[in-house]
Amino acid sequence: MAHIQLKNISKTFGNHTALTGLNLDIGDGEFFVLLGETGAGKTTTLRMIAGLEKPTEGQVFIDGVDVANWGAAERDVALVLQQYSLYPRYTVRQNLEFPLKPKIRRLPDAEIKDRVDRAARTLRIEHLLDRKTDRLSGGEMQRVSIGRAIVRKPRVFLMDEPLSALDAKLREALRTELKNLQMQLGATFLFVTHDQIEAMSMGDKVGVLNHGRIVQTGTPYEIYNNPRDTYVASFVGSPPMNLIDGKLVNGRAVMAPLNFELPFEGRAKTSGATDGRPLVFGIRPEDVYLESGAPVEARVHDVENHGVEKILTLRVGDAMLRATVPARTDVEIEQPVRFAWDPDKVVLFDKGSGINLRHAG
Ligand SMILES: Nc1ncnc2c1ncn2[C@@H]1O[C@H](COP(=O)(O)OP(=O)(O)OP(=O)(O)O)[C@@H](O)[C@H]1O
Repeated sequence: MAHIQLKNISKTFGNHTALTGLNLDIGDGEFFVLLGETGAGKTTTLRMIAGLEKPTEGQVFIDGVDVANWGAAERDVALVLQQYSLYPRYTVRQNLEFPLKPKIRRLPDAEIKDRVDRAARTLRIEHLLDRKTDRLSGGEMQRVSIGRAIVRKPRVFLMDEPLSALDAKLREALRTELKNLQMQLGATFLFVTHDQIEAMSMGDKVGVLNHGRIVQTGTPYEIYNNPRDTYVASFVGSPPMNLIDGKLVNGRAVMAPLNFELPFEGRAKTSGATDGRPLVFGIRPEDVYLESGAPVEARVHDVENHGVEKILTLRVGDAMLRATVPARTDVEIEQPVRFAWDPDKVVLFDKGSGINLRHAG
């Protein structure tokens, strides 16, 4: 187990900046998910912790020790990748044994057998131990890759999109299994993904990375309910948060096209109540509901049936917003409906910077 800290890390490749002023604190035994779109800098961050890449600036600490001069082998971390790094002509057992048979410091045979058997039991691949790895399914191969990490008993597991090559159903099953595995091992996991559902369902903590900067770190609950800016608000959540322009008028946040207003007081960290200040209202689709006596009328622009619920796109003048409603809601396209939302759930952002006003005035 290990506590990982990244302090003020920057990384440039030639004249391209991949990471800027990155700070991360990953607690001992925590399941931390780094979430970001393609090119955000997730793999670069992992490789820096693994010792495969040197930061241009800043420091990496493992258990309080600056590991700048430690090679990858000394760091005692295991990396699991999206591509299964298995030896195809060998059996599963041989693949699991390899990491335990380095030329120097080879473990005793009995210890190797014990570790391999335990890992196979944990991952439920005992029945595959004698099979060649080129005759496994994708899910089985990924289990073996994870097994190759487990047998080493590393201090840290670094996982780079290990589930993205699998089909949706298997991905869902392995999400739960990985989470259980982490709890069982009590190990520190840093899991990288571009999939917000994966991040929210697995992480004790989630760090959102955008263009090489950490935008927000928090529990999935904090990230979802109190996004730091409009980027996080629209990246996390499916469908994403509705973002609608408004402005400050006489101490009230006013959304003109939807004829809605709220007192500004108490919704921002500092008052900053300059009249006319442009704002963005954020409302989660599940906080919007249809109600016959509600003040605003809209047309149903689109209906998506998702089984347990429907996602409606509502049109009011030029503004569109999404509403997640129970599946039994009987509506048709172009039907007029009236809707409302829970004012307590509204999040206000500064239009210029995109920052949530609860985080910064
Ligand atoms: N060795 C390298 N040389 C030059 N540029 C690089 C190198 N490695 C990464 N980059 C660039 O740094 C940025 C971050 O890359 P990185 O692979 O860390 O992103 P990522 O978030 O893991 O993306 P993906 O989800 O697509 O794997 C990208 O713009 C990438 O092109």
